[in-house]
Amino acid sequence: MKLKIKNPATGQLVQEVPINTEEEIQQKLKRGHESFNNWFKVNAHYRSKLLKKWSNKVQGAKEEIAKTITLESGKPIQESLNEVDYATSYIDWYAEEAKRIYGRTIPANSESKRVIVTRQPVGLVAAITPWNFPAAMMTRKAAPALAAGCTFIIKPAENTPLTTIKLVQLAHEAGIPEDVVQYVNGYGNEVGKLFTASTYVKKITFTGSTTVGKLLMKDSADTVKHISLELGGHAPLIISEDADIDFAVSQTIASKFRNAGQTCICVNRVLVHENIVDEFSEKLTKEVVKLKVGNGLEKDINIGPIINEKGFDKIIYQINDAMQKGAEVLCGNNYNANRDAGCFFIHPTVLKNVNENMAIMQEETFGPVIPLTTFKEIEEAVEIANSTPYGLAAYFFTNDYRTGAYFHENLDFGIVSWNDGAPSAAHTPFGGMKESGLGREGGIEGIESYLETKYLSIGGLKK
Ligand SMILES: NC(=O)c1ccc[n+]([C@@H]2O[C@H](COP(=O)([O-])OP(=O)(O)OC[C@H]3O[C@@H](n4cnc5c(N)ncnc54)[C@H](O)[C@@H]3O)[C@@H](O)[C@H]2O)c1
Ligand SMILES: N[C@@H](CC=O)C(=O)O
Repeated sequence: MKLKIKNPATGQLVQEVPINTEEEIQQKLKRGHESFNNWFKVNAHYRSKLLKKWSNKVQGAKEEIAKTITLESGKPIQESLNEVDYATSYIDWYAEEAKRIYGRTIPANSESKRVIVTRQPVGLVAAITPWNFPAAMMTRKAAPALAAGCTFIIKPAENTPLTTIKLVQLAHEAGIPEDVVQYVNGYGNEVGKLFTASTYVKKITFTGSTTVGKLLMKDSADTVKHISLELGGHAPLIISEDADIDFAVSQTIASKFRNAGQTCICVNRVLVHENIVDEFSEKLTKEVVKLKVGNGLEKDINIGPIINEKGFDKIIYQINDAMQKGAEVLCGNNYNANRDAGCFFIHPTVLKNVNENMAIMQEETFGPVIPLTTFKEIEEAVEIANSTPYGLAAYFFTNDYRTGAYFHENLDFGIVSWNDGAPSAAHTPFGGMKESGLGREGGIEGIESYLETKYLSIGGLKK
């Protein structure tokens, strides 16, 4: 049995990849578990050096990896090149953090005792990643795991395994042992069950939909695994009356149309103060219509295809639902769908007069659509922003420090971005509140969940 990897822009077959049998997966899990005993004893400086070599190899293969990302995910080639840099930045960051896993001593409550706290890697980590950032979501998990001294096994998304296969191959070429970093290919539900049931796996780290994240959390309960979840989002972007409108327009576009809107932190709802909505929507539409839609390997394309039919149908449903309930189309709402070939393109769309009863204001869109709604008071904007089960990223634009402080303190989101449409970076803690996830990836926080805390109590010492 094989996975057929197709280019979502053309429908052409890129490559076939064998699906691992259950027996092969169990063997790999066993090897990952057994190699842990050697890997975690390797000194942190050496692990750091191997990560740096891996980083160099990834940069050396930058063009090839970027082309693979575009071929299997459809994103424009410049975005794929950016993703390779972004993916490398996680390896670089955790190559350094490997050397900074500190313990501590605690003053004892007796003269004959000493108390020491150390950190140890959790063991074999199993990762499941999505198709939208096949390189960065892999390294954001693998780099801290390996830096901490964990061994690592990954199941990439069924439609984008080629990037992961290349990254794992480069890790081996860099000198990271084959059983320390491994991949398996197969269907999510089948491999997920093997990962969660395995007593060799000590931690599950997942990026993907909230539905699957909840399932993995339930299935991990029987063996009480550590778990990190980076799940769906429904990011609000709020523009106050005093904001710099031109800047807010450029940042809205930067956030919304990254990967054709198929990014977990893409803006999903734009809330504009009622006194500036006409100026903002006019300026926004003028810029949005300039964006070029097409095959990401062609020159100057800004927006590639939608990943698959299910994603396409959901976006079209949300646009139609909004229009039926009174939304006005300012631009877009054109699409090309070739269902036989599996190719789906949606032209960037701006909708005005959107309200809370429309599906687009409640559900993640994962597509190039901007719904605009208005507010009068900042309290009302916060109430709308917080009104979904999601809490990943929120954006606001204001030049008033009091308004900024209010938004910062009252928005229930793990990532709050003030006058900034691009907050993701390896040195920062990325992750969501509420049903958007558990734990943080990146920054000093990103290595924490790969470590156990061990407390040593020494008694019977001379007073
Ligand atoms: N918070 C973040 O950092 C982040 C990043 C990227 C994507 N996402 C979210 O991911 C979603 C889009 O990605 P998707 O459609 O590929 O999500 P998805 O949950 O369908 O798939 C993600 C991964 O999970 C696997 N999977 C599917 N069913 C499974 C099961 N029953 N058990 C175990 N694994 C299973 C898939 O094979 C894939 O590898 C969006 O909701 C998006 O917001 C979140
Ligand atoms: N790659 C995104 C995450 C979700 O899609 C990011 O890190 O910004």
